[in-house]
Amino acid sequence: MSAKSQAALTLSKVTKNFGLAEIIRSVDLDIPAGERHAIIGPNGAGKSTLFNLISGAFPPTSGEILIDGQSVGGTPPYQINRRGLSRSFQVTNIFHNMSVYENIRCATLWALGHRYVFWRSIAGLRDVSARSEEILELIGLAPVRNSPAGLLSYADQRALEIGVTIAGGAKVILLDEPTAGMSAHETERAVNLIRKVTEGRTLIIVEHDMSVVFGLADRISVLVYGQIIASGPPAQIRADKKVKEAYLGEEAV
Ligand SMILES: Nc1ncnc2c1ncn2[C@@H]1O[C@H](COP(=O)(O)OP(=O)(O)OP(=O)(O)O)[C@@H](O)[C@H]1O
Repeated sequence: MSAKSQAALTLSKVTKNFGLAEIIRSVDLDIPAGERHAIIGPNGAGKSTLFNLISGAFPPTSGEILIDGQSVGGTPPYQINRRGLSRSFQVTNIFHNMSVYENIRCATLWALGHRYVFWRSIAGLRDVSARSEEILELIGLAPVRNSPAGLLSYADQRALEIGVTIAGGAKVILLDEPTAGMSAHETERAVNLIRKVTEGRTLIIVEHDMSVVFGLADRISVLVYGQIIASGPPAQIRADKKVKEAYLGEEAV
């Protein structure tokens, strides 16, 4: 590794306005490859907007977003996905009438599809099948592979969603509130799954559950009114006076 390894994701003076409202205000963020990074902040701070900017759903008003050192400003989401960034959504984004296996296979086909001309490539189809099986095992849904996704429990649907998100082998994974609406037991299972599937990748997670954030993240950034007021390892964020005042509250930390 070089002395200064390149960030997997860089935001440089990123701003987003909706009309006259400045929602994201000059955000700078450097996330090294392999880091698990959480973005926290009060309701309406701009976390989802930041995700939408990173994944290409909205173009920034100004500033620059780089994946692996290459600018992706104004690039549509599917091309950002091809550059190795994949995101999940707050609401599950799976095909309910398709089986668990078909959901994973579909995501894998999309991801690997650009490397092969499928109808001519046996090797391509073998790759897709092998990769789909691997993901199914990894997310622990092999026993329910033939069930329609719509019949799974909510927690299993979220696990499937994570499987779909990582199916393409993206190096940067964005997860938007992956444990929202889960019981304590389901949350623990989800955290273990996230830890496992993001091993060796870069994770950026937006999450309200502080046990998830502090248990999972190598570093945390705190967004308040569209600005990052603190960024650092969990212990540093826990001790940060500004963070306590602005967001977490004395008892929460
Ligand atoms: N497309 C849009 N047009 C106009 N305003 C928007 C749009 N999207 C978000 N906003 C505004 O931007 C602000 C930040 O919203 P955002 O959803 O990014 O916050 P958040 O931190 O994700 O909140 P939460 O924790 O409640 O999900 C809010 O005031 C919201 O009303």
